[in-house]
Amino acid sequence: MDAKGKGVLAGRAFRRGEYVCEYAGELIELEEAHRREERYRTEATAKGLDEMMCYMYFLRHKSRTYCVDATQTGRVGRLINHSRAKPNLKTKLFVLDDRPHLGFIVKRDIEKGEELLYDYGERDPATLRQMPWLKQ
Ligand SMILES: C[S@@+](CC[C@H](N)C(=O)[O-])C[C@H]1O[C@@H](n2cnc3c(N)ncnc32)[C@H](O)[C@@H]1O
Repeated sequence: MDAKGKGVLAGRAFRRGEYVCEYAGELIELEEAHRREERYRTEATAKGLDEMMCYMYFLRHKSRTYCVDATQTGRVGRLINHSRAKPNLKTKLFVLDDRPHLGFIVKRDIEKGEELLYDYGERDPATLRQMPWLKQ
């Protein structure tokens, strides 16, 4: 899928409000997430890669920050790409057994074959300068 790498296409039509899938991974505390980010960065550098390939989603739950680390999973949610201008999914926090989970909900009707996209929500100017694709 061109410069974006892998992505996810809708295997069928979806209606607004439908649940699509979970951003599934391991729920970890912020401190552990920072340790892993460092490790993933070191591993990428050792392999001569410009960008580390890790799949981490940070979320707030009960006044604490957590991370869903999907790096070591093969689950599809982690492969959904970003669009700020035309997202067709939005994330929703679900709490099951007192543990937060991230689900993707259809924001507008989706046709079969359309790429699934959601807004990664990054607004920090320095990050946007570094990764201009987050502005689109
Ligand atoms: C959660 S992953 C999505 C799956 C990823 N495309 C892959 O091949 O594994 C996020 C990464 O995908 C790429 N990406 C996602 N959306 C993009 C976009 N709209 N334009 C360019 N790259 C994008 C960036 O490299 C980003 O760090």
